[in-house]
Amino acid sequence: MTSPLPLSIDNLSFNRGGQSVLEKVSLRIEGPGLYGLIGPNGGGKSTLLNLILGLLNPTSGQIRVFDKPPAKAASKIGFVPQAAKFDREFPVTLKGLVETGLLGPKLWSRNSAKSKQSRVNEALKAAKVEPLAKRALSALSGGELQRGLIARALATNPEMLLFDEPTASVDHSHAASLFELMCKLGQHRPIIVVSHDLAQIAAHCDQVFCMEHKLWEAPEKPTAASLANQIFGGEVHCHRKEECTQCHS
Ligand SMILES: Nc1ncnc2c1ncn2[C@@H]1O[C@H](COP(=O)(O)OP(=O)(O)OP(=O)(O)O)[C@@H](O)[C@H]1O
Repeated sequence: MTSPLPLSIDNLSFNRGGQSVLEKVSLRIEGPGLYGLIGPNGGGKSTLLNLILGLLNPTSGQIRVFDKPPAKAASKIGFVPQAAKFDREFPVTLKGLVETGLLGPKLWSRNSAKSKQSRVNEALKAAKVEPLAKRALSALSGGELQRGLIARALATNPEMLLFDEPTASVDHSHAASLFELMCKLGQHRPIIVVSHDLAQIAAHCDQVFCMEHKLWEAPEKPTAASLANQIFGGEVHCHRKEECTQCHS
């Protein structure tokens, strides 16, 4: 028996308030790897993640996740939100945060307390935040919290992972190490990462998709400049202060 496709999207359209957000999107993810999803602000990337998670319903077309409707496959997907959007004042330790990853009713009842603890410890180790387990969230850097959120998603041992802008609040060296971690995790399961970090996307992804209401695939072996050219129609360009129209108006 062949194993079900992790993700199959056919002719998916999504309208919101009479406006077309996604138009006839088709996409197939056939196995493990790191898949980049890039595009301009408002292009529909987060909307697509929400549709894959079953939090929104398509206006037309079809999504299958491991050959099931998204809502029925939710326990197979791990979602990693942006650390920058997470309330760091929430009074809990990093380990407590990771434990919340197991709170789904089915997962909670299916596992003994011992196996839950070993899942949490393995997830902390895989995301390389074991030494920070007892730290309060308020005492973590943005990069450390982002790894904690990865550990939380890993606690359920998901068959697919979705990341929403994981490097939005981290410096270049942390961004590189987060992408390296995603590459490693992507050896065992498909990972879809939404990101505006075109340099990291070009350096690490097996396949890149560009989303601006419609979806198209970037050519193989893209560079940050070729991706910027594709989505914004211009080269990546470092402005000099003398070129700022506001400074010299
Ligand atoms: N809850 C909402 N209610 C109304 N409109 C929304 C809502 N969420 C998103 N939109 C609109 O849907 C469109 C697509 O938004 P989406 O967040 O999917 O884009 P995105 O590509 O993820 O953008 P960004 O890169 O800025 O995060 C935008 O026009 C946005 O304003």
